[in-house]
Amino acid sequence: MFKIQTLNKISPKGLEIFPRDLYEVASEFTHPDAILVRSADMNQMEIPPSVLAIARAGAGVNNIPVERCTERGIVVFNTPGANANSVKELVIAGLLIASRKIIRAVEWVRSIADEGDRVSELVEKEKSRFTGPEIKGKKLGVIGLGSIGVMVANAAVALEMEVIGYDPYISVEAAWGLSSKVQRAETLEKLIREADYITLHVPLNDDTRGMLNYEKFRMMKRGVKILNFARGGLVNNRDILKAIEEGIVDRYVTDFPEADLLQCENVIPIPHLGASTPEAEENCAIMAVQQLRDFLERGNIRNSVNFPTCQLDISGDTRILIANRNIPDMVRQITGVLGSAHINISDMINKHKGNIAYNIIDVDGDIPSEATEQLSQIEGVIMVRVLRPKEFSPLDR
Ligand SMILES: NC(=O)C1=CN([C@@H]2O[C@H](COP(=O)(O)OP(=O)(O)OC[C@H]3O[C@@H](n4cnc5c(N)ncnc54)[C@H](O)[C@@H]3O)[C@@H](O)[C@H]2O)C=CC1
Ligand SMILES: O=C(O)C(=O)COP(=O)(O)O
Repeated sequence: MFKIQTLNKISPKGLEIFPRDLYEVASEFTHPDAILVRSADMNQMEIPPSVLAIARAGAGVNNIPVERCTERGIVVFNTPGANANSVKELVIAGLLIASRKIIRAVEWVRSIADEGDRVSELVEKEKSRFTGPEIKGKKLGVIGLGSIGVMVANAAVALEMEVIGYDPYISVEAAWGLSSKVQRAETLEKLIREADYITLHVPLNDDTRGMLNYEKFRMMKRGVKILNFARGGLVNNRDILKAIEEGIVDRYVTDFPEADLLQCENVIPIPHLGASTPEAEENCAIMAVQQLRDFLERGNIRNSVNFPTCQLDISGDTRILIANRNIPDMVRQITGVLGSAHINISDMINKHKGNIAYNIIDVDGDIPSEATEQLSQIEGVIMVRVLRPKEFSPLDR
């Protein structure tokens, strides 16, 4: 039985894909085989040695100690694009609430509940306090043109905004999906200087942490509105509060509120609702569970953030999975051990990503435990696992 530990609530639509005769799913396990997580912070967590994989039902993996996992041969998955539409829709709402004073206006209307018959009259008298501009014709700067950024950019084009995008690492697939009306910013500075609205859609990492700071705010148009549905750490809170005080930033809509932001009227805090739709929760859970099953039962890897994509149709009786450092002479040493043990390889694949390489080796017959032991002892080998895939039923059940 595989033991799957869940660190957050995961949609039952995903969990039900685990066959009951093969998997146990619970929030507490001493020796889980894999972990399913959403936003729970695992950075300080002691990850048990039994863990083979971690699946993030979502996009951002800054809550997972990815480097530490790689060193231990733990495969970390995410679910690219599975919650992108949900975030896109909230970003569009964010554009509108940053522009029209909807939230303040609603709060004010509630505050006159005791005025009885005068409510209608007061509404007409006071509504001019809450006017705000249309977004049509304004310029939106999209930083990061991945799954979410592309959808946001295209939706803004459909709303007749002018859109400028910045992403020096844009994928070919994302570029194909982007409206030809989106202008390309060669530099972040160009986007920042021109935009009336700026929306962030990049991952939080050492390169992007604090990417919007006072130096950048100083370059922006006065009255710019900033939307952050990516991660709090991308914006320097102290600097944006200063930029608001100086009238540079008019509104900051953030899905990642922190205490220091909450006293400021121009900050619109949302409790991390970007991916909180039933559709996104289901899509992410289903994708995460399918990827975990394919890895645990077959050793195949899809959508890992730290391991290469590596898939092989089953051709032998036994499947050996090996993760090793991406250094010379590994394949010779691995096949050497199998050759010496008179084990016939029926098929194999070797792929790498950065410093890590991953091998799927299908062999005829069994593999003696001494050979497995010898494989583990090759210098540079991080993980060895042996599977008998034909014992598992088809993955689509
Ligand atoms: N508010 C919420 O609930 C959610 C927030 N997110 C956040 O949004 C982020 C983006 O999500 P996706 O679009 O699905 O990810 P993605 O991986 O499809 O796109 C990220 C894009 O950022 C680009 N990028 C990376 N570094 C950059 C840099 N320095 N400057 C400009 N572009 C850069 C990449 O090339 C890529 O195209 C996630 O990493 C996560 O932090 C994602 C889903 C839900
Ligand atoms: O997918 C992401 O990166 C998100 O931020 C969504 O987080 P959540 O799964 O809603 O806790």
